[in-house]
Amino acid sequence: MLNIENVSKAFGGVQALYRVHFQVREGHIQAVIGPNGAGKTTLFNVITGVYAPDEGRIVLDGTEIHGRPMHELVARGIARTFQNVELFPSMTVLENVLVGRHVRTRCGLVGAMARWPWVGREERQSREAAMDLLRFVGLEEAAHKMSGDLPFGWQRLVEIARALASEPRLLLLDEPAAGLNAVETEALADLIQQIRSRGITVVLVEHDMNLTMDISDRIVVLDRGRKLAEGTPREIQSDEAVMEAYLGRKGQGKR
Ligand SMILES: Nc1ncnc2c1ncn2[C@@H]1O[C@H](COP(=O)(O)OP(=O)(O)OP(=O)(O)O)[C@@H](O)[C@H]1O
Repeated sequence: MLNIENVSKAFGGVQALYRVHFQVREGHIQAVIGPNGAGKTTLFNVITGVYAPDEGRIVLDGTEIHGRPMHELVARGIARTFQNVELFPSMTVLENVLVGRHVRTRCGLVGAMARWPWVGREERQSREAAMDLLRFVGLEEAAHKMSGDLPFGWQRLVEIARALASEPRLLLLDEPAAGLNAVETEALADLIQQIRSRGITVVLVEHDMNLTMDISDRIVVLDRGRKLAEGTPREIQSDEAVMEAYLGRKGQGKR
């Protein structure tokens, strides 16, 4: 579904990614792991058009997508969440999810302001769809609360619901378990698997090894911008180079 083809990206003298190459298969949960500074977030940022790669290609369903603006990528079925949750704190939970939904409505924001005849019906449908998603992530009760007032773990769920509201085929989750407690992390693991059951392919950057090993179909390991290893969780767990990257340089890997 998604081909990352020899992608490189440097910031000044720092080679954040160097000829990174792998494929994400449709219907998989694909994890990207690696010690701090390995290039994981940079990879997400290149996939989602925040940065253009210095070299290489990102190909979604046979179409080159690198360097395209985010709104075009959303229209093609890509959605993401951020390492630091990025919601509109003074909007309600429901409104935040509706923001993600507007890309799929005929009227969009302009139509909503112009009050074209079909807008009322479409807005109603959007609200229903947004409420369905809040039910799906377990936050129906919080729909009318201000997002900024929610506990951090719930804000993460709102962000996931907002990403799902654009009806993606490919969902990129950047460290979704960061800042969550053990119970919340377990619930998140369930949720990610349910998202996959809905036919959505998931790419996951994550430091929590238990979560990653439990739910991923395949794992790519980055280290200092290069692909170090790739395989199933079992293969990665017994890979010596990976062990060395995590354990051999204490203080750089988080777990
Ligand atoms: N905008 C930027 N400007 C300069 N350097 C950057 C920028 N973004 C990332 N880097 C550098 O690129 C390297 C890779 O960073 P990146 O954030 O992609 O790693 P990461 O694997 O996501 O790390 P972490 O696990 O700590 O989030 C690091 O050395 C980082 O300092």
